[in-house]
Amino acid sequence: MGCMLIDPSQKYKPYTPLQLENRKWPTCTFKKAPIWLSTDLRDGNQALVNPMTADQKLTFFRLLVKCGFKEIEIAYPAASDTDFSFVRYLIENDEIPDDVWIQVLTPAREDLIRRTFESVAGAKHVIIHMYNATCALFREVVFHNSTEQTIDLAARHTALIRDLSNEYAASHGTRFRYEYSPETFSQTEVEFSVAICDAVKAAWGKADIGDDRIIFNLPATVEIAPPNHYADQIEYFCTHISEREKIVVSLHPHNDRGTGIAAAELAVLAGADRIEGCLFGNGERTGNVDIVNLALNLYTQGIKPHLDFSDLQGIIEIVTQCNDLPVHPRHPYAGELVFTAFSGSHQDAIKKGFEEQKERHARNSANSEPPIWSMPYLPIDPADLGCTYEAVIRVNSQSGKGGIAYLVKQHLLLDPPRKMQISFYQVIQAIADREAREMTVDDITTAFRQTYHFGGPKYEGRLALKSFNVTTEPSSDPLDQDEARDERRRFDGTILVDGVLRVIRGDGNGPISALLHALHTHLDINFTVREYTEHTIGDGHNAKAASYIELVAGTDGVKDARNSSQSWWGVGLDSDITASGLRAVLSAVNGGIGDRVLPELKLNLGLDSASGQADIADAIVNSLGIQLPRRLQASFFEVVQRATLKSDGWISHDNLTQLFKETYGYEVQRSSFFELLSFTLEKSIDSGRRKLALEMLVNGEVRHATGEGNGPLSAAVAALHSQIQGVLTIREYTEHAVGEGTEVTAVSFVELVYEVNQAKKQAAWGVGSDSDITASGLKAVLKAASSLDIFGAA
Ligand SMILES: CC(=O)SCCNC(=O)CCNC(=O)[C@H](O)C(C)(C)COP(=O)(O)OP(=O)(O)OC[C@H]1O[C@@H](n2cnc3c(N)ncnc32)[C@H](O)[C@@H]1OP(=O)(O)O
Ligand SMILES: CC(C)C(=O)C(=O)O
Repeated sequence: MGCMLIDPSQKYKPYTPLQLENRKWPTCTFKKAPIWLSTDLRDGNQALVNPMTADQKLTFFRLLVKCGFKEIEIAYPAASDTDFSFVRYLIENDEIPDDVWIQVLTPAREDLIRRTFESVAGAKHVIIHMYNATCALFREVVFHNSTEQTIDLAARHTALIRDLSNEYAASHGTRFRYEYSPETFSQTEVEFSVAICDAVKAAWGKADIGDDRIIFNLPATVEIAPPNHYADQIEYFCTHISEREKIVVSLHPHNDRGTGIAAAELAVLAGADRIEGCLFGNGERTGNVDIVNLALNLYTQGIKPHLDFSDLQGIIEIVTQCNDLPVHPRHPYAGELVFTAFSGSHQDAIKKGFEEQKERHARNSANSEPPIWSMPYLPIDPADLGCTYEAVIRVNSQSGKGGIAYLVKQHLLLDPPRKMQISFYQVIQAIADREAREMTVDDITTAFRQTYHFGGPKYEGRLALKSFNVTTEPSSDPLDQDEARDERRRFDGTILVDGVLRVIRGDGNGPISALLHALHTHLDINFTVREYTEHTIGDGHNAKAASYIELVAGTDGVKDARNSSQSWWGVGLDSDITASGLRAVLSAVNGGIGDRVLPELKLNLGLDSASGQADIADAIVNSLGIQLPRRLQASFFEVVQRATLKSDGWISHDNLTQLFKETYGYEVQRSSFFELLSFTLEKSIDSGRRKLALEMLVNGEVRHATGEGNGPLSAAVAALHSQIQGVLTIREYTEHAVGEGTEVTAVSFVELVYEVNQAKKQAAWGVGSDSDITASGLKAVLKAASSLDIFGAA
């Protein structure tokens, strides 16, 4: 347990502000990026628990080059063999691009300076960086030096560096620049900093303009004052140092007060040209200033930073592997959570922002204007840094409808109306509260699918649309006989109800009210529409209609129903707009009926009650001796339902048998559209394929057709293709024998699918019988084809 003082002034002294007349920096603005120097491999590295290995330093160096750094402090070569060898490795293995200056640090000690020069022998471009601390505390406590001795230490060793650089330039052709750091600059009397730098410049004797400028690096070795004070010091230095044009004023801020970024930015406004720092702010104690942060601050002001952080995630991975230090989740620009909005009002604003920006950018593009980024809560486009928008909006119990709707739109392409968003938000809220955790995109989309039974058979509810037909009928209302006569719609459809296919029929002003009427009539499900909207998704051939419907319980007084507090939303998606709306109705109905028991199918065979699919199939076995394949049973069951709609589900055994024969062309005297007269079948010796020559009646006219296939039926389909447009395929074929001995006949069941011009597929069954099994199969094919709406057959 510490002991914080009641009066800290008894222990800590405030900084002494500079009396700077007419300071200019407060009104300056950013114009261009400073020169960047990465000191990750020196200041960053020296502050690690485990300094980087040679391999890690190499990986990091390559990363810095890739990011675009042109000045990189690679080592303190005299510190260790690892650092020395690393410098040698880069030089000897040609790792340093010609446009990159390497920088090496040395203290003002002759042996260490000489060793430093040995390390860089043969490099093309080198900045020798020498430092000695200059503030009173260091002069007195660490070096025991007067101000004169401190200046002498710096100037003497600068002269040595001048001589050695001349020598190495001559022997190795190296271009040298010189950087001097009055370490602890921000704690040093500013007049003394200027004096020592003037003395160093004189000792160097080679400072000139352009590339020959001497670099004075002015570190906030320890940040002990607010950033405005550092800016004052820099402005003072810039305006008092001699031959300013021959100097690069460099900053080296640390972050002890947490204001390293602010200090660097204000000091740039105050006249600095260059900044030394580390990626993500690694470095001694609280770290060096973060160059990623600084560069992206400029970028978001529209200023080119000359550093490339477009794969920020990849950079983070390398840096964290090398430094063994994590990047904080809330680190500016780089943290895992910085582009994430959990809270509802933020999400809502971002969602609206994206929508508005999309339209604005379309206008900008039309007017040849730049697509300026302007987004609530997001100062930078995450995509610029290689982040996806998915990460932007994340949902937990603090989130609202806007964020959830944003994710539904992103991932399911659906844009539900506001009231439905509110309704779905309550679903997610309940889950988030119950499970006390973040809701992932998967959680949200799955909840959406489950709630609205949306997204294919896996999410089907108790009721699902299988097929339908909507027809238009003139109004029977006698009052409706003028020219504005209303048309009525009839819905005829098959829906799956609790696993049983049921055929229902209803009438209404439109398809939706006709379906609701059918549901009311056949299933005692009574709902009324309160709201309906739709929008398209995609365009051209792939366009789909998304429909959203709100249903309320239907009562006799529709007005009351519309005011009902309880409602159920549904969504439908289909390439056909009518189907989309009908699906939306069933989606909402599924929510509305819950697990309420629905009336059983009213189908009575003979005098029995409640006949099902198996009873109907048994009746056909009894009357005709034939066993229907399973899918034909289901299909015929629908036919029976449709045929008995008017008789309230009642049908006699005889009528049932007749209905079967008529529907599938089985043992009927009447000719069907395609009728088999004769055929010949050959088997090719070479290919083993069958060649079929058909003589048939097509709509009463004798025609001949030939076809080839693997078997007689596929050959028959090929022969039919010469008579029709579109494509026929056999979906199912089975057969069995009826009778015994010489009386035996074959019964064949064929289901054909027909498709023309990518229009909706039709399917139909045909049943044929003959003592010859091939003839039986061919008859079944032609009967099935006769039931299809074949285009171009006549
Ligand atoms: C603020 C900064 O980040 S500055 C850079 C700091 N980085 C490092 O120190 C990492 C590399 N350093 C090292 O490996 C070692 O310190 C070495 C090899 C440079 C020197 O090691 P040693 O000779 O053992 O000295 P030591 O580490 O104890 O350094 C302190 C000595 O250097 C002197 N010294 C410190 N800084 C400087 C300087 N800039 N110029 C000249 N002498 C200096 C001190 O006064 C002290 O001298 P003394 O022994 O006469 O009292
Ligand atoms: C050597 C100097 C520039 C330094 O690292 C510091 O003062 O932090």
